[in-house]
Amino acid sequence: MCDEQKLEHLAVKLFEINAVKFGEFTTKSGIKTPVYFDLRVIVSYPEVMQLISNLIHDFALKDTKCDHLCGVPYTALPIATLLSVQANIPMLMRRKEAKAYGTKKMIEGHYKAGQKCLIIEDVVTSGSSVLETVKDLRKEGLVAEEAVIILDREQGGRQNLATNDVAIKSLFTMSNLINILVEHNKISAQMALKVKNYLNDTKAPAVENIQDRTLLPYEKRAELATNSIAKELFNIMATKKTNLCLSVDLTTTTSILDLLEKVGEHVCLVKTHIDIIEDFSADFITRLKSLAKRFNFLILEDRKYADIGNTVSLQYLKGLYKVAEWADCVTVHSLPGEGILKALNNSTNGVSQGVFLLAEMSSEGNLITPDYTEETVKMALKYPNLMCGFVCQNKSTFKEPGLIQLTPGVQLESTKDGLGQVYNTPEKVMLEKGADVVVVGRGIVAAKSPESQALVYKDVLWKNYLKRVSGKMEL
Ligand SMILES: O=c1ccn([C@@H]2O[C@H](COP(=O)(O)O)[C@@H](O)[C@H]2O)c(=O)[nH]1
Repeated sequence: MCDEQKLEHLAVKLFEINAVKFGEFTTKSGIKTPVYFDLRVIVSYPEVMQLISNLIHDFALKDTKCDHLCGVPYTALPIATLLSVQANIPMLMRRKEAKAYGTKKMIEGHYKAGQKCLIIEDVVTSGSSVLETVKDLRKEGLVAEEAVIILDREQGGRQNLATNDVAIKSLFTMSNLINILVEHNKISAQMALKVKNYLNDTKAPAVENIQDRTLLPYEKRAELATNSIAKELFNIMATKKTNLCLSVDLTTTTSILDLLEKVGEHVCLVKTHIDIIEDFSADFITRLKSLAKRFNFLILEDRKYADIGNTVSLQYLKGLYKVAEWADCVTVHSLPGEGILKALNNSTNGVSQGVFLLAEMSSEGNLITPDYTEETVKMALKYPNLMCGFVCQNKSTFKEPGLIQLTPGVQLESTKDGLGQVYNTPEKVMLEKGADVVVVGRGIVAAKSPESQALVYKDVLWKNYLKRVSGKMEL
């Protein structure tokens, strides 16, 4: 039998075993329907299971490269199992509920972040069941962008999934299943018309958009980072349980070093403006690096380079400060064009270094436009080994989970500073604006007790990070 005949045979079989029924039904999404697909019955018909598995194998797996298969629980599980054995592709199992004890993990099986998982599902109406599985797979850092479905009810699921970057292939659409059943005299032309009218009139509701890097925990994002400094920073955050970056905007070396002695344990990143220091010396750098090692934080020089590539390369490598010798990462404007990134990419001398590109600024009236931000992100994505992430203010600025959103302009109250700086609260930047690492300067540096204030910021930021990754946000 050719594939088309096999499909027709399957359609008829599904009708005969009552897996496709006609009458008055209500779907999981609450929609009334004259046709209902109940694939749970196929476990009683091994030859039908085999037929489905063969068809999916030939139709979808031939030109799909994936590391794992995952059936949407429960109906698609036996099909996914058969396919896994037939195609020799390891399977993953998604739990419906997390275990009450132990790891609480939702995905069972052996996998690594970054691996590709193909989803198998029986029927798609709104796409919400596939999406629940996609969400849990993506939380583990797995790439879940394709699903194979037995029947697409053509009620909006395909579109809902596409908006979440999931493409589906289906053995049948409802229309072609109905046509086959009419041709084989299984249903009347009148019933077929009723179903077609119903399909035209009834669309499933839109589903939530889960394309959200901020739902992934930092340790998973570390595995997805392509720049080694970003990877290290994600891991430091996960281990130290802090995403606080202290901006040490002080002008003497002793004030900076004294402050870091007190707050080093609470921060993941220390941000410097090296050119505001009045008594800069090589010894300061030695002591700064030693604190970074002792307290396990990284150093970001917020130089905001903005010249032609050749000049930036010299500014980075040479001069009084020799930034390349001590800063783990630097900030860079995209304004001069790609040459600035090419220059920095060639200036690292094999040492791990990273760049945060300014895609947005916190200051009132800044001249950055949405187009500039979009082009900045496009430019950055060409340099995956160099890019740590973006200095930006919004979750929608970029979606890559391996990159870091560094957000300045944060204080405990939403205020302004009189010179254009605009502050948002820790809750707002973490839960609404998508910050990963949060920069606080004067909120800590100018406090009566910077040490206790750093702890306050660290705790409120971490509490909100946990809230967003656990999915329990009350927005
Ligand atoms: O858009 C930007 C980019 C960088 N910064 C820098 O962050 C700190 C913020 O200090 P506060 O005292 O917390 O205002 C400062 O070093 C800026 O140069 C920014 O504020 N906005």
